Amino acid sequence: PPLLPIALVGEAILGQTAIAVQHFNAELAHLAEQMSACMEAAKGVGIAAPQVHSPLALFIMASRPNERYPDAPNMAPVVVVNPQIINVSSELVSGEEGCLSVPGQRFTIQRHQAIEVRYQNLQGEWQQTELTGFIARIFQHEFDHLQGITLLERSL
Ligand SMILES: O=C(CSC(=O)[C@H](Cc1ccccc1)CC(F)(F)F)c1ccccc1
Ligand SMILES: [Zn+2]
Repeated sequence: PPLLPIALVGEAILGQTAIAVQHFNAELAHLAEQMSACMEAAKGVGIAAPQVHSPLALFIMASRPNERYPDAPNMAPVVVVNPQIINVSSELVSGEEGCLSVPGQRFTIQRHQAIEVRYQNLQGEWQQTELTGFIARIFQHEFDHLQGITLLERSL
């Protein structure tokens, strides 16, 4: 099956607040699968539903060592639904980020070093956990997408 087209910065969907997911059904699981395929094909470490023109509060985050973050953990893709950021560390760290919606560009972005988050999985079960470092960075990047915020608004 073809990959979903990726919205580019400037498209309206990327500036909108995402809609809470209500129905944890096969359709949602299928969307998550398609998003994962897009992320893998683009060699990304995350992707948010608005980036594939879906207005839902859903993203995928993964992690693997890469030239910018050689000590990043290897993490299987995690589907994050209806995320909340409950607490943030006062410590901020600057780091390089890219975005599939801003192809070929890199930005230096400040993020919280650690965050406490809560989200649902594809079965609707609530998870709560603390994230740090590169994974916390990815979560904050994708969470921004669900608030209609892209790197261009955050770039130092
Ligand atoms: O794999 C990428 C490509 S950009 C990427 O994966 C975005 C996620 C991301 C990359 C780097 C930091 C935070 C989030 C994907 C997006 F735009 F859909 F969210 C990468 C870029 C810079 C540093 C490490 C990795
Ligand atoms: Zn992005």
